Amino acid sequence: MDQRARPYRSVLYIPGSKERALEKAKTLPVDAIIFDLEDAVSVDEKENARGILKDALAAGGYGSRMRIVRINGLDTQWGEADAKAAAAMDCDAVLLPKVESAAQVDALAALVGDKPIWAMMETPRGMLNAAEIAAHPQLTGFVMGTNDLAKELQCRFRADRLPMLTSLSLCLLAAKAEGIVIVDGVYNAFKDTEGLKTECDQGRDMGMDGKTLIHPAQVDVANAAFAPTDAEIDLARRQIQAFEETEAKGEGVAVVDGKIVENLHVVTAKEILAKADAIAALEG
Ligand SMILES: CC(C)(COP(=O)(O)OP(=O)(O)OC[C@H]1O[C@@H](n2cnc3c(N)ncnc32)[C@H](O)[C@@H]1OP(=O)(O)O)[C@@H](O)C(=O)NCCC(=O)NCCSC(=O)C[C@H](O)C(=O)O
Ligand SMILES: [Mg+2]
Repeated sequence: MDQRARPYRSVLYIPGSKERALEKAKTLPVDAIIFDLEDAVSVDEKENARGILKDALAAGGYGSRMRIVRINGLDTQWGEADAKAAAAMDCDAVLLPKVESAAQVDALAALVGDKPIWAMMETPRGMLNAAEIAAHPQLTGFVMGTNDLAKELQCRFRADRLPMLTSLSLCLLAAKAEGIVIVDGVYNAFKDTEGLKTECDQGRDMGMDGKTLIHPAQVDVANAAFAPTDAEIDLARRQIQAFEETEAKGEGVAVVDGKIVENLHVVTAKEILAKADAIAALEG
């Protein structure tokens, strides 16, 4: 499936060393999985996790879920071996943490051949260089790393995420300018469904494609938040129909529910229907 056309509502992290979680993920209705070799894996488990993950991916069973492998940074003692191992794994993309420049993406590209590369956006310098990172020809997705970002910004976690909005917006601008995927950071309090829903809604309203998750209990909330609602689908259909009728009369502006509909709104309406179809195809 074309990477931009597929849904990314729920993107679940799984520690690469946790065999039980690797198995469990095969049963979860997630759109994508990040198999983690970085922060979720202890130093003692790093080498072991690489082998466990390679075998798990080779065994298959992840269906149409997109499989992304997060390696350790290339400035760490594990990064290069992770990258070479990930290049040979049965996965769809390699995710590089703490990316701060296009040159770092180049360095990874030299190790992983033509595998698509995703970037963790989670440092102040990364935010400032988001445009050049997004423009790298092998880069197809951004993942917001809001825990590292909060650490680096020395900001507080707030329900409205005010201290992070500039960073989120810079990455959104860069991602949208290049037409790559962008998924939001994790919500740490994995038992707090209401808080998660609020943060998902905020990310969706800003233009995020989906949310990264840390626990199976978060999946349904993200899937619902990032899917078009029945009302949105109904409105999109009516907008397209009304505009076609208006166009047939030689006019350029229709009115639906008291609001104007022009060609650009029809583009959005068609995107909503395409996303709904893609979700239905994935779930079907
Ligand atoms: C947070 C956890 C440590 C909780 O684990 P646990 O206590 O085992 O949870 P449960 O007992 O409730 O688990 C119930 C079942 O679900 C499975 N499970 C749990 N988590 C996952 C998962 N992530 N993927 C798949 N399956 C999972 C358990 O195995 C149980 O299964 P079963 O027994 O068969 O019923 C744990 O959830 C966890 O480790 N989560 C992932 C943490 C992680 O990946 N962190 C790194 C990413 S966050 C980050 O680094 C972001 C970024 O870089 C930044 O800077 O922000
Ligand atoms: Mg991080």
